[in-house]
Amino acid sequence: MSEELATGNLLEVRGLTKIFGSLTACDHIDLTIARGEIHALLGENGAGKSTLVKMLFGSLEPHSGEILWQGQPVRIQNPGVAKKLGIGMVFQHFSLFEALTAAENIALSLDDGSPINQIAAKARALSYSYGLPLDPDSLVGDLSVGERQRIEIIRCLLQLPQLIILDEPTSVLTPQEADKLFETLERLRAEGKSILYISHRLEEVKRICDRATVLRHGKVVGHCNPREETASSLARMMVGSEVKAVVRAPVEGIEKAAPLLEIRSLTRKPATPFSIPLKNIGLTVRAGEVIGIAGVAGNGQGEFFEAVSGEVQQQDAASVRIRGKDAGRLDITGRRLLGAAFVPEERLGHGAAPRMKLSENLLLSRHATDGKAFVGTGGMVKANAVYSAAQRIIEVMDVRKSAPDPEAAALSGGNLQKFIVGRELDRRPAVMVVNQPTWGVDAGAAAHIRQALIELARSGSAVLVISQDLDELFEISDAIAVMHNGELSKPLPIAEATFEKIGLLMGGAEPCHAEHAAEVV
Ligand SMILES: Nc1ncnc2c1ncn2[C@@H]1O[C@H](COP(=O)(O)OP(=O)(O)OP(=O)(O)O)[C@@H](O)[C@H]1O
Repeated sequence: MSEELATGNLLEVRGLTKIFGSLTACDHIDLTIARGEIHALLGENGAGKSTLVKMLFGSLEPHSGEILWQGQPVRIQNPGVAKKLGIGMVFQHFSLFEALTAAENIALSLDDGSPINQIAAKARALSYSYGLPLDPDSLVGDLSVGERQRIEIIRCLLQLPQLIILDEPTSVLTPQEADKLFETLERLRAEGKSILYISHRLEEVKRICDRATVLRHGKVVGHCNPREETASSLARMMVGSEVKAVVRAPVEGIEKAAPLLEIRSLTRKPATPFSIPLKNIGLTVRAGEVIGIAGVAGNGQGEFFEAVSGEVQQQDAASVRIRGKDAGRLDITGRRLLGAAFVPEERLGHGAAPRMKLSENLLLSRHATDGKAFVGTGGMVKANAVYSAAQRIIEVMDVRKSAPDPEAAALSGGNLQKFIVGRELDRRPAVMVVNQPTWGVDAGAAAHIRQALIELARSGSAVLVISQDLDELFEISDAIAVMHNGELSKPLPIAEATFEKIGLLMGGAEPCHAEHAAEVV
């Protein structure tokens, strides 16, 4: 009898180890995945989850250890070998060409010479049959992160894998999109496929996963049935201690506080046929408060962030005002110089240059605002000052890494996010605008970032958070506005907001139908 028949395991990993420099990212990992199970891989940021699955997918070579596929030892030297075996993967950071269509991107990875229209038709049919509708002719550059992920998932499914590895698939999805994905995963499980599922969202792990393996500092520290655990017992297993709850004291008399960020009649024509026009957006964020913006992905949040941050400038200078000054025509540096800080949704490539060290990334984003601290006479960079500032951020945000000043790309996703948010918080900006602050961040670090944003506001700054995570928005916001189809509702004070009201606005209900969305601010 083959070992697979004897054990029922599709995949078995024995003593798998990966070393980066002085860091053992995966330390003698043992793991089994049965056919037809959804197996969660849990662990705090930097625990070694991505490293482990990259070895299973052939993107990283193990230092030592053994992988058995259907009972047979295998060497997975590259992703091509993994795909041939029947292992598919959807990465945390997407690998799509923005200037190509969804179908062209899929064709590149299938590499089987099929005509593009045939691939497009297949992708469309598969996407609809799995409840993840996709327009294969759309340009990737025009799509939201959630829509891009859908391409990755369909591309993976087209290769008919037996094992599908999903690295934090829901961190960029709306609750509705996530529900759809869960239905898809349950269907795949019913078809006998196995899924290795990495997520920091413990409620969803409890909901869909059959078993879980927990990693800490590169080692397996436990296995469990997530359904028999609570979200906090899972978090404790991952982090090794209790996760602190976020505290948000109510603010008093906010209407008298200084308006630090004002957005007036902000209108933007669609830059491409696929982007969302912004329609007459008005919003005031005052000193001391956190305003949250909820919304289904692709309703203009990206376009709004670009317009507010200065990545795209407006004709009307008064459409964005920062600390009382017209900023609509200023670029991102001009707006930073007025005291604003911005954290974009995408951390690699946008929030940080992957091949630059953390200290270089710090200099890149803050050389203008912190010129005195970081640049000396004659334009000489004060390397020591930049290095110590980077180290300070690393320490405050508890960024885990394998070298003192690594390249951004060498950090785990969550740790890079902690660094980017920390880099902006460190300036104590008067206005902070963050798009998806805790995407891919573990429970402990997410609580840390959320608390830091609240404290920044309470110390007198205006904080605007765009997030698809409604729990997060309810935890940190003093008021929540909803972006739908390029329009922004009036912010609803948190005392009056409910999931139902916000959900209705997200679905496009008129504010008066979503229960008098309140005359506030
Ligand atoms: N290419 C690399 N070079 C050097 N160190 C690396 C590299 N890739 C990962 N590491 C380090 O290995 C450790 C494990 O990282 P990994 O990405 O596997 O963590 P993770 O559990 O997936 O975290 P997250 O939840 O944040 O995605 C981290 O300390 C990271 O800095």
